[in-house]
Amino acid sequence: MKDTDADFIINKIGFIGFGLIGGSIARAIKKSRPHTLLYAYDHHANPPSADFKEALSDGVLDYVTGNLTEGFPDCDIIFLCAPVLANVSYLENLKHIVKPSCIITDVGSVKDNIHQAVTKLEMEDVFIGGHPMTGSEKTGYVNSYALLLENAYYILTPTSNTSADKLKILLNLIEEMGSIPIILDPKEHDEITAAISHLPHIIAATLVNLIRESGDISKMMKQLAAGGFKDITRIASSSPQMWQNICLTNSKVIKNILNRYIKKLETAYHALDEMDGEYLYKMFDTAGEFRDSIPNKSIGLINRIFEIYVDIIDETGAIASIAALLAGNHISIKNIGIIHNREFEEGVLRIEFYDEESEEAAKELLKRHHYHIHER
Ligand SMILES: NC(=O)C1=CN([C@@H]2O[C@H](COP(=O)(O)OP(=O)(O)OC[C@H]3O[C@@H](n4cnc5c(N)ncnc54)[C@H](O)[C@@H]3O)[C@@H](O)[C@H]2O)C=CC1
Ligand SMILES: O=C(O)C(=O)Cc1ccc(O)cc1
Repeated sequence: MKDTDADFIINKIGFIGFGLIGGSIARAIKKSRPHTLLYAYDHHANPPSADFKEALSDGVLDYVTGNLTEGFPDCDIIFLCAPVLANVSYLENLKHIVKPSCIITDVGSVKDNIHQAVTKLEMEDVFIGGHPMTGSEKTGYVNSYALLLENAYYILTPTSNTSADKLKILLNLIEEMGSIPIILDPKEHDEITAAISHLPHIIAATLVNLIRESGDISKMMKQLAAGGFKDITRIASSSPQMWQNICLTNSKVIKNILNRYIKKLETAYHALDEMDGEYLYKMFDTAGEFRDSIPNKSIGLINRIFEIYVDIIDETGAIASIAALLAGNHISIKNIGIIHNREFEEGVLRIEFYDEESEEAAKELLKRHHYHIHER
């Protein structure tokens, strides 16, 4: 534990909303501050959900309550980790409960909406907006893990009344989790995330629905859609409630960027109509060049997947040998399975890891053991 003011002050932290992100933050905090008490509010307290029972037995949470007046009044920090509209709905209640020194922060993917509510409720001195730029299409405490926050950018959006002390406490805590804090204005945040996260989620969902609704041929399309199509539409498997809430709260900004995107599609349509080979070539060429210049190493808003593809011989125990080799070298596997598609005619083993370090270590190790890795 680092010797900072923040260590001294933070005795108790509360969570409202305890799924993938709340659970991952709690796990990271419990790791670096085992003595800080972690409380969570269960909005379905009767009967308590399995996730909360598991978090208590894991030792990640110390207390779960169905009543915000229990434990939350003396929380030093409260994380709002529910879908964005639900987060906003708790502010008014919390205003009458929390102590003045409390920091209420959220993890929501939209920032202007909650800041507007905070201003209306005159809660600018207790609230600091937050958004960890990491996550996945998975939901729930069961999929949470402390490393999710590691090396991820974590945006903070202080208000005009945020004190330097409160900001420092939250910055320290975020750094302790292994994240990299960045301070942004809420509107600026929403512009950026609309383009690089909200629009891509809409594109992925509509593209998948296009295939789903393609009549008789959609069955065959589905069968052949492994590989590239599945890669670029992974995020279509994200939580529908979470994305509905994001779209409803950032609709104006998303509409602007969606409009620009529709124009791009129309131009592509026109180029096809006109058989404009020069335009089509340039479209793919400029996009490829720009995409290749996006850094590979850092974690972005849409998560990089740390995966490798390894040729294996089709015999019993082939997967087990690789799994044992990795485990024996302390490399944790997130997911493992055989892929059959046109790209890999013979069938290939796909192994997914939690971080880049494990991916690189696994590549080295398997190459040393004469496995063939597909460079992609
Ligand atoms: N999933 C992701 O990759 C990321 C999500 N976020 C933001 O984090 C927040 C949480 O998302 P996840 O943890 O991914 O979702 P999740 O679905 O895993 O967890 C959300 C939790 O909130 C609870 N919840 C729903 N309505 C509630 C209510 N009215 N009161 C209290 N709890 C309620 C659910 O039971 C669930 O346990 C969202 O605001 C989202 O925009 C931010 C960064 C990444
Ligand atoms: O699955 C992915 O890669 C994501 O896009 C995760 C994600 C979802 C919402 C956010 O606000 C930030 C990150």
